[in-house]
Amino acid sequence: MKIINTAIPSVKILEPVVFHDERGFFTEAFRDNWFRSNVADVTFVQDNLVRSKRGVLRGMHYQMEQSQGKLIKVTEGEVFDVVIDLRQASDTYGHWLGVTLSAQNKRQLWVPEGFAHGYLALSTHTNLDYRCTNYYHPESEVAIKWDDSDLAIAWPLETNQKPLLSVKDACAIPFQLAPKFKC
Ligand SMILES: Cc1cn([C@H]2C[C@H](O)[C@@H](COP(=O)(O)OP(=O)(O)O[C@H]3O[C@@H](C)C(=O)[C@@H](O)[C@H]3O)O2)c(=O)[nH]c1=O
Repeated sequence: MKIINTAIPSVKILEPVVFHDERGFFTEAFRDNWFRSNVADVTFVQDNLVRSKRGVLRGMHYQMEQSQGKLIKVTEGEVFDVVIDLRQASDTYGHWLGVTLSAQNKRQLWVPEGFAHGYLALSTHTNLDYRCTNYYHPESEVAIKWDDSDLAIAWPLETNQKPLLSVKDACAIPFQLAPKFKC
């Protein structure tokens, strides 16, 4: 597995080695001991599988309690995956980062605790799966507006394209009003 650094030092792109033969391909998508030694010494406790249509935008989400580190990958289609650094003590506080994850490039994105996360589905059928370091805690969940003007996330939308949002995301709050993490 290759580690690619990003503009936010604790956020990493992982690129697995893929073995192709006449049957198809084989790849080790996750190895606990390698991940703990090379990326982050965490334990994953929940795996989520999500199907989205083209134009679905989920985000920007986080939990104030039971903050979740997330390891994200796409097994069908393509997404533009975005994180926002909400750690007030961080040099990159308030910065966002976008990465294309696809079934083709097999890239995974490691997002530690203290970030908001969201993505735009770019394919007709998109399957994304991610493992989390903490359990779902809807009571402390926060959604920041995907199109917050202070953040100005450059979503790869067509001119006049409106993303398909959940009710929760359509009512999300501005970045300025969102609770942040102290460290
Ligand atoms: C996130 C989650 C949802 N659910 C349920 C609640 C609801 O009925 C249904 C759909 O939930 P949501 O609308 O919150 O799903 P979604 O908008 O996909 O929420 C997710 O968005 C991405 C961007 C993230 O980073 C995740 O942490 C999570 O917030 O699934 C669970 O049972 N467990 C979970 O861990």
